[in-house]
Amino acid sequence: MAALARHPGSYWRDLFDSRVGRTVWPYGSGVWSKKEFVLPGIDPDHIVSLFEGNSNLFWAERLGRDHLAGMKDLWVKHCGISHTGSFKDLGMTVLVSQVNRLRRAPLSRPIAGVGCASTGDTSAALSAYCAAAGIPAIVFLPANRISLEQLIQPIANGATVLSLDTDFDGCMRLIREVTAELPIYLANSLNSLRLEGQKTAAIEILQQFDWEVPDWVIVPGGNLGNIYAFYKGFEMCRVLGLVDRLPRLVCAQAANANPLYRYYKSGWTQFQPQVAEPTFASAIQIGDPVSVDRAVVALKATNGIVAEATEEELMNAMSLADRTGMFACPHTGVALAALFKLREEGTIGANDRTVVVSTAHGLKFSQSKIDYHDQKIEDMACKYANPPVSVKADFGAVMDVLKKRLKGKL
Ligand SMILES: N[C@@H](CCOP(=O)(O)O)C(=O)O
Repeated sequence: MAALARHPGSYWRDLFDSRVGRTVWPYGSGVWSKKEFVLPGIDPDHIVSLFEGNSNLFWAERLGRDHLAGMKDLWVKHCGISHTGSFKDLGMTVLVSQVNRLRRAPLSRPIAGVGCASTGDTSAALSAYCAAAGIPAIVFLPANRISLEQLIQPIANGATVLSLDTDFDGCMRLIREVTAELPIYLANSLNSLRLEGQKTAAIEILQQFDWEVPDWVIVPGGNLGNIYAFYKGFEMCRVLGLVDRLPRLVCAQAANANPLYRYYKSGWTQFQPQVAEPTFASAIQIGDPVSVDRAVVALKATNGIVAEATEEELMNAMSLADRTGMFACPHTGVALAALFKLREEGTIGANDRTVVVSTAHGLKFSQSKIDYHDQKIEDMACKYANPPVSVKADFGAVMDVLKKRLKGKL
C-alpha cells in the first residue's frame, strides 16, 4: 500500500497498460499546464498548449472562458490518442493478453479466436491486439452504420469481418449466441477484463491531478461499460486511501439512442430497451446496452446525472470545441453538449473542476465533420460551419476574399 501510494503510476501502468514507457507525465503532477511548464523568456500566460508530448489531459482554457460562462477549471481527458484511436485500447490490451495466456494453457476446449459486436471502436482495438498476438479475431459490424475509418481498421488487421444487415444490438445478440456455441472468446465489455483495463483512465486522471478529485467527470455512454469502468477506477483509489471521495459522474447520451436517459428520468423505475435511431455519434447508437445495471450502480454511487443531446446540440458542441483547437469526435460532442446544458442551468459551477472524457480521435469521424461544414445536414443550421472558399487563383480575387473576411481587422 505504501509502495502503491508512492508509485501509483508505474504500478498501474505495469499492471494494466501495455503502453508502459509511453504514458509518462513529465511535468510534476503530470498535467501539462502553464503553471508548471515555463519556457525561458516566455510569459506563462502566452503559452498555447493542447495535447503535446505524452500528456492526454489538457486544460480547455479557451472553451471554458469564452463559451462556458467563465469556467476556469475545465479539462479534457483525451482517450483517443492511442494506437487504434479510442479508449477501447485500454481494456483490449488486458483482455487479449489474458486470452493469449489462456491459449497457451492446456484447456479441454482451446480458444479458437476472440469475437465482438461493435460500432467500430471495439472492433478496431480487438483486431489490432489480436493481430499483434497472432490470435484470430471475428468482428460483427452493423452494415453501413460505422465510419469508413473504423471499417478499414479490422479489415486491414486481418480480422474476419462480418457486415450484418442489422443494428449494433442485433450484432450483439448474434455474437452472444455464436460464442455460446463456438469456442470464441467474447470481448465485449460485459467481460470484466475489459473494464479492468478501462479503469486506467480514471486512475490516470487522479494521478494527473496529483490525487485531487475533480468535481465532475462527463463520459459519453452507449453500451455503458465505460461509465462503470470510470466508477470502478475512482472507487478503487478511494478504497486504497489514495483519495477521499468520488467525483460526480455524468453519463451523456445521444437523444436518438437514450435508453439510460429515459431510465434515469423515470427515477430508475423501468428500463425500456429501444431501437436506437441513427446518430452522428454512431459509436453510441445502442438501444439495449449490455452494462445498463452496472451503469446504474456507478451513477447511484457517485450522485451521478444522465444527460442527453440532440443531433444539432452534439454537432454544434463538437464544432465549437473544434474551433478552440480540439478536433473532437461526435461522442465527445455529446459529452460537451451535456456540459453546456449543465453549466447553463447552474448544476456545474464556474469554479468546478470538470473533466470531459474524449473517447475517440476526431479523424475517425471525418465524414460527419465534412457534412456539417458543407451544411448538407437536413434540418440542421450548422451554426459553426466553416466551408472552404472557392476562389480563382488570381491575386485580386484572393485579396477581395481576405479583405472581406478580415474586415475591421486590417
Ligand atoms: N461503442 C462500442 C460498442 C461495443 O461496446 P463494448 O463496450 O461492448 O465494447 C464499439 O466501439 O464497438
